[in-house]
Amino acid sequence: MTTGTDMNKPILEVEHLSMKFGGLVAIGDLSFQAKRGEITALIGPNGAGKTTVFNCITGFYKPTEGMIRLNGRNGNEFLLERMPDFRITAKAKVARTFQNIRLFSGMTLLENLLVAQHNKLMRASGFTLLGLFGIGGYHSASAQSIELAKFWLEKADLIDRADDPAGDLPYGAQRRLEIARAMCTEPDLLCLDEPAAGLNPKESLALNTLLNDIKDNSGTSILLIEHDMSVVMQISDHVVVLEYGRKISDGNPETVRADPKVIAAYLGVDDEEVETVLTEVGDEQVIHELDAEPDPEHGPSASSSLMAGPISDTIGHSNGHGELVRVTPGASKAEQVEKQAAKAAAAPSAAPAMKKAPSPKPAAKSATAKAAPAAKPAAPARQPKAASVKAAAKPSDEPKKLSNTLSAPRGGVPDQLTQIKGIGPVNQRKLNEHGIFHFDQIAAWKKADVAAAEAYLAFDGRIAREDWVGQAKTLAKAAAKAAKSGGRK
Ligand SMILES: Nc1ncnc2c1ncn2[C@@H]1O[C@H](COP(=O)(O)OP(=O)(O)OP(=O)(O)O)[C@@H](O)[C@H]1O
Repeated sequence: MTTGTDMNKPILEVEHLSMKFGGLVAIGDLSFQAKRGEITALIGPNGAGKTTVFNCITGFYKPTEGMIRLNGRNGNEFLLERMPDFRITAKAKVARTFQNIRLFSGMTLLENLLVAQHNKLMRASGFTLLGLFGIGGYHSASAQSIELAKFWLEKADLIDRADDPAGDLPYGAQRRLEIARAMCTEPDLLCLDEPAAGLNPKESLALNTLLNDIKDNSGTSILLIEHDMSVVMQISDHVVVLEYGRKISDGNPETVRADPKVIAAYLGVDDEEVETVLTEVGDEQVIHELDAEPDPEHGPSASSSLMAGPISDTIGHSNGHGELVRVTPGASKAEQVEKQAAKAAAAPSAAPAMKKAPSPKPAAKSATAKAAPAAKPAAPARQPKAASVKAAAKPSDEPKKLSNTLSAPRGGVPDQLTQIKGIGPVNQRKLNEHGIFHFDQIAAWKKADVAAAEAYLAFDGRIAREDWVGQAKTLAKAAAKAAKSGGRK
């Protein structure tokens, strides 16, 4: 630890951070900074590595490579990657909340906030029984802790419920209580993992108010992971976008939301997220960017990712050659695959040319207005494209068909495929439409099946990277075991 007094230094500096899990590179050579006194948002599609970054910052994971420097409020400098997690909280003053609420639900709100100050109180007691009985500064520390707890209960608009059990609070209020509890540790950096998840619009608004208050009045800087784009765009000063563990964009919300790389990354996920991005943050400027000719400045660039191909990348297609995929007008992943399949179908070696399905307007193009959410443009536009990929790819030699489809789920009950990390409800529906209903079907996929599914879902390399097959094997085993023990009873 060194000391200095430069308050202009960023609160957090992440340099060349990499985190590998066996062969999987969850974060590859990531560098970014979070400025003091600002709200920095870390966004990206599912599996992009956001939580892993948080886990590295808060000491839950030790990064494989790289440096994480926290420049504390009082001039202290900490290299977090070298510190155990409890010291990161106590010394470096980094607090965090989790995706899943972790309150002491049987304790009152006030008690939850006092427990958070346990370290301070124990120090004041001198770690002795006498201290607890009032010798030394315990009493005044205890009174201060109660005052601090009350202060944050007020800020979180929860003071009226101070004596109620935390478990009795509505969901949105529990989220604010978690943040209040974290603030009772008087952190320099507050890391929030999806604080708006599951909140209704009113609760979202209350959360925004609390976070802005923290930013403006407490001196605590905030780093948050968030999927709710409206929250991100409303309260963030700075947004860092990850895709497959690498940074694809970094800047203020306006810059990031107009960055075609960001749009493309979200287009590669699923229809719901595309729709969210295009309707909540999309505007004429975004549409214009996507309509423009490829721009070498904003378009695809070479990536140093250890894990994922850059957005401009070579992907295999039917004749075995790679072809450069560019972020061009309406270039969703689905559209890229469709174009390649159409090309393959038109090649002279192909069987009698299949009629290409009428190409619908690019999803991004049809999602023109914030004010027209009822149009739900992205989903219907993408659906026929995926179908046309299937149809157009048929005549080629490349196996584009899943080998183990079913016409209906066995026993009429499909498995909940969303248990596989990386499969959301939209992709579950698409898989079901394609005859995949059970974990054991995915567990049995060979390379060709994975390629076919990736083409169908327009997920370039993601199924392998997220190891859906491995995850499905584990889930299939558990399901078989459960069925067996159920049968024995
Ligand atoms: N402990 C772990 N062991 C193995 N792989 C892991 C581990 N933690 C994360 N991963 C993998 O690292 C990648 C990034 O995961 P991470 O949870 O950080 O993504 P994320 O962006 O937070 O996703 P989400 O938005 O779904 O929470 C994923 O492929 C995930 O499966």
